[in-house]
Amino acid sequence: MGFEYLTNQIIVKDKNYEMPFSKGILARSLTAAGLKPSIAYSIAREIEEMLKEEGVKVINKDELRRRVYYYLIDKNYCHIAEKYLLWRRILKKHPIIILIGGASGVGTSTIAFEIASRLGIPSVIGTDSIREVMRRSISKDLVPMLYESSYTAWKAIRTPLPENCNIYITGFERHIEPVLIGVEGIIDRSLTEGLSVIIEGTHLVPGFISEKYTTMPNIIFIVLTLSSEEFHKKRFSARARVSNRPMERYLKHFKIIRMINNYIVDQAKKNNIPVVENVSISQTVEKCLEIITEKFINLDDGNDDDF
Ligand SMILES: Nc1ncnc2c1ncn2[C@@H]1O[C@H](COP(=O)(O)OP(=O)(O)O)[C@@H](O)[C@H]1O
Ligand SMILES: O=C(O)[C@@H](COP(=O)(O)O)OP(=O)(O)O
Repeated sequence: MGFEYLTNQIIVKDKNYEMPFSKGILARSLTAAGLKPSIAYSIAREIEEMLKEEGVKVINKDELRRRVYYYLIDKNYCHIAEKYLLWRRILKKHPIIILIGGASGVGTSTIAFEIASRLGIPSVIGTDSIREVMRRSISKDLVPMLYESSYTAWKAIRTPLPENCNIYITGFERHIEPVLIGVEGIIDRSLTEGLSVIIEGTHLVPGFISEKYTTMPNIIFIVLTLSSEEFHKKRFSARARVSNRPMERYLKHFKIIRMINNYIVDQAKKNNIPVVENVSISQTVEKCLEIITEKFINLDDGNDDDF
């Protein structure tokens, strides 16, 4: 028995599933195309009302896409309509992989989830989870840095370092290397499966991920930063309010976290990876979507008949 027997809502059907029409889901994909969230939501509501007035009970996803496109054109949102369709076409035909790096607390997970929600990408993986998996497969004796945090990894260094070598950054580099093996494994798997994914976290450092990946047309790498130390500090207290991560730990190591932030930004500049200031969530997401769209526009074959 399908949803149509259980609800008076319009049912949206795809090849493999069906679900009730959601104004929220439609509004999010419209914001990804550049509409303000409030306008996106009213347009989603207008489209739902229009379909209801026409007596539509079930609509196929391609048909819905076509209806949304022409509705936007009708309302003079031609540029948004093109971008909306562009994203639907890209995501339908290509798995895309978005890597969002940045020092602890700059907001990689917050921004990754926002982008995923707007683009309809079902999977966001944090590098701290990948690190947890790697810890189960590599012994502490072999790579003690892996068992530390990014900003305490230096404590596990046992061999003498050359003079002028920054011990905190060397510790960080040794900490991220094994995690990147897991990251590359996930990228390979996503490409094989044809699934889009966003990977986020402090272990994604430009120059450390093999060029084989960073030069692929369907993989994009963005680094987030916060130039203001004051804002950065406040993020840890904001996070502590909603999670089990005590801000004291991060404030205690704040100088090293800032060093890591500056190092990641330098690496991004050296490797031509875009760096985005994460001050306001909405502006950061918009900027990232702009960078992402510019990169993936080349994947689109421009076949307008394809809804
Ligand atoms: N642009 C922003 N404006 C305000 N708060 C933010 C912003 N980005 C992230 N935050 C908040 O800052 C804290 C740290 O963000 P989080 O995404 O957990 O960082 P990371 O994953 O980089 O360690 C969270 O409480 C989050 O809600
Ligand atoms: O190692 C680190 O810098 C953070 C990374 O996580 P995010 O702060 O980036 O989420 O993990 P921790 O060991 O503090 O739990």
